[in-house]
Amino acid sequence: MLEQLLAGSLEDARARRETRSTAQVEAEALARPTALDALEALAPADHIRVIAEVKRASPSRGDLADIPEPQALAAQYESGGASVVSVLTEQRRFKGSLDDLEAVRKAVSIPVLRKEFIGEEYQILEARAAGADLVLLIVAALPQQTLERLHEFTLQLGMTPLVEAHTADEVARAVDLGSQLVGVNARNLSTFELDRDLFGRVADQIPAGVIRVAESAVLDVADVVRYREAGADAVLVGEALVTNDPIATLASYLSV
Ligand SMILES: O=C(O)c1ccccc1NCC(=O)[C@H](O)[C@H](O)COP(=O)(O)O
Repeated sequence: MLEQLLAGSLEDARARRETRSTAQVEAEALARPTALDALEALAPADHIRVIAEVKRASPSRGDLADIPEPQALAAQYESGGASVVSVLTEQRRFKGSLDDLEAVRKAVSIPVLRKEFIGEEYQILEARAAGADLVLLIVAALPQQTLERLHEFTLQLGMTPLVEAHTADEVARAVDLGSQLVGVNARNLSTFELDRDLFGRVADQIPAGVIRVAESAVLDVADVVRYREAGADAVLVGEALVTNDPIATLASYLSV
């Protein structure tokens, strides 16, 4: 499944490149104001940080919410205290787009993450050109050399890579990379199975000073408490925020 998702995202990127060349997107990316400092926004605090996701649908859960105005939802996330907004731009299974990302960028002043299956530089340039401050790099989807190359490319653009792992070995690869922002996804992206205890088992592998993000499987405040007690600096939450009142839900998380 992860291979299929990456292949689909790359195919869509290649189709867009037919009408928007790399040089053109690069020029737009470089013309953008400097990216916002995501590491500062997610720095450890006396409450857990929240990366709030704009997520219409997913392969594991089908349709979640229509979200006709992603910018309005993102503005609610910001006023509710989220530290970063994540925008799923994958179009085939998540029903997202770069237009969503651009609309969100215009509506909020906190950092914005492009959540996509990224395998080449063009997609990172697109992210910056649309105003993203962070991109997701999934360890399981990339050979280490490619991961290193894309990590470096992201940093050169002044952006922050969120390096996502799902096993102890993948966490080790993220740490080897020198990543300052490591996400541990409870969801196996190939089988969709959720391993709620994974974060607690691998958190100690992430060195002090590196920001630890627990991703997926937050359905209520008890899940946030569990991640916090296991050492998470931040949680990345999609479904629970798009299917409930985002402001009240965020308030309950931020009390942890
Ligand atoms: O959400 C899925 O079904 C999914 C399937 C395959 C690859 C990625 C997938 N989701 C991306 C994410 O990592 C989540 O959107 C994110 O962590 C938020 O998860 P949740 O709070 O459980 O919606």
